[in-house]
Amino acid sequence: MDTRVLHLTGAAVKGEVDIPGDKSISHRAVMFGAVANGKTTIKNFLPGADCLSTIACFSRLGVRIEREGSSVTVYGEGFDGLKEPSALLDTGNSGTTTRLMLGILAGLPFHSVLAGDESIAKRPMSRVVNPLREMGAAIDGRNQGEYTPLAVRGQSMKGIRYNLPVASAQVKSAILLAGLQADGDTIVIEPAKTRDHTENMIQQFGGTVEVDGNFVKLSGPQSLQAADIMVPGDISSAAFFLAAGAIAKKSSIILKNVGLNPTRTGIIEVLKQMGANMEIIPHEHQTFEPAGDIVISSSDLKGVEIGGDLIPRLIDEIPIIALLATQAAGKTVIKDAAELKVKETNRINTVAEELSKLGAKIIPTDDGMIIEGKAALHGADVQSYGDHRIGMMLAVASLIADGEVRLSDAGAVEVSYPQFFEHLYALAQHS
Ligand SMILES: O=C(O)C1=C[C@@H](OP(=O)(O)O)[C@@H](O)[C@H](O)C1
Ligand SMILES: C=C(OP(=O)(O)O)C(=O)O
Repeated sequence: MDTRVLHLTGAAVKGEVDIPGDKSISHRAVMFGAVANGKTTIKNFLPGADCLSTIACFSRLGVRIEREGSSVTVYGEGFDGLKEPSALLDTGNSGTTTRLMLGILAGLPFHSVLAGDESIAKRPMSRVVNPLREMGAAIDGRNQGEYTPLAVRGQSMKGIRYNLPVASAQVKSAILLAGLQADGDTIVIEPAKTRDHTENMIQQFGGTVEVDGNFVKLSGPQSLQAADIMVPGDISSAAFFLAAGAIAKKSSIILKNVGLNPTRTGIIEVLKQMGANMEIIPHEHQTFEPAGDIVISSSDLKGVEIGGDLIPRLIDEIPIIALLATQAAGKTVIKDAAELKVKETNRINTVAEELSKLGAKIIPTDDGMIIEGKAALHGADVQSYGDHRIGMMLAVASLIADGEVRLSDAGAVEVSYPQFFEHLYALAQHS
């Protein structure tokens, strides 16, 4: 396993960083391009392992896709253009690929099998399989369809009115993607607003969707037309450098081109509440997916309480928020975040265990964690457990830990931020 020895103790982070493309939007741009009619171009696509899994799956379904770095062209021929794959669709480490593809495959007239890595094999799929079955899907898998490998025998689908039991953009998106192929209305009601990139994409690809707060409705079937998509930088990737800028001494960084979709900006609200020195400069020309630059510098942070509807708006940022909290004055309480248990790892446990090895005081709870502030962190052997966000959080911790942080399975960062270490080393300056 690849271990990285990080010796960045006391480094200041300074300079500018171009935040790579948004993972959620990159996945969706390929998926929509594949089921639309015509030539879709995608700029600033994230060439992370997860999004490459999405490209590989659609190539296997017969869609012509060309990629040169972060520029991707997808030659879609509508939902009908997808062909029965002659081999397994490998979704790698990507929950988004696995779940959203189920929504697409459920209505297509052929057989396909989806499976990913060891982490994917443990992640719950019935949350998607159950509503899709209600729409008419024939999906089978381990434990009645809870776990991969999942076999899909495409069926004609009908619309559904569905109250989401968990606030999950992946479940909402899978249902909407199935709804685009189904007869009649598909309505999804969310318990709390989750990222709305799928709703935005439907409109960018010439489809129609009605959104009213937590209520989303579309009428099927719809045919989509190719689009030119510009992917903004990923705020979930930016979050690691926002934290680095706030907690490292004598630091100031500019994060360029960060996506600022309000369904994703929970981290900004938390940083403001914590008292971070931060300025947001929105780009002049905004599209469906707003973006801007963010300037952040060393900050005296204070602890916060995080829960409720804010959670889905920062769900992937909780590991790095936990690190921020270790440096804040006072206690931070994170609750209503039981979903963390079913991510790439159980992130409540991995955050608490790995940060504790560095000297943090964290109590894991059933639905979050309680973090004591002003902890003096020190070097130690830590692990990502194959979870990209845990790996990046621990690498950022090395800026303030006294001594070497030896991070094993550091390569996990490839999943969402292949240039992460390059960017970290470029910004970190030893004084
Ligand atoms: O729809 C998406 O692109 C995502 C939704 C979230 O998952 P859930 O829908 O499981 O909450 C998030 O954690 C994941 O990184 C990406
Ligand atoms: C949970 C994540 O992704 P996914 O569900 O797509 O594996 C993530 O990127 O933190």
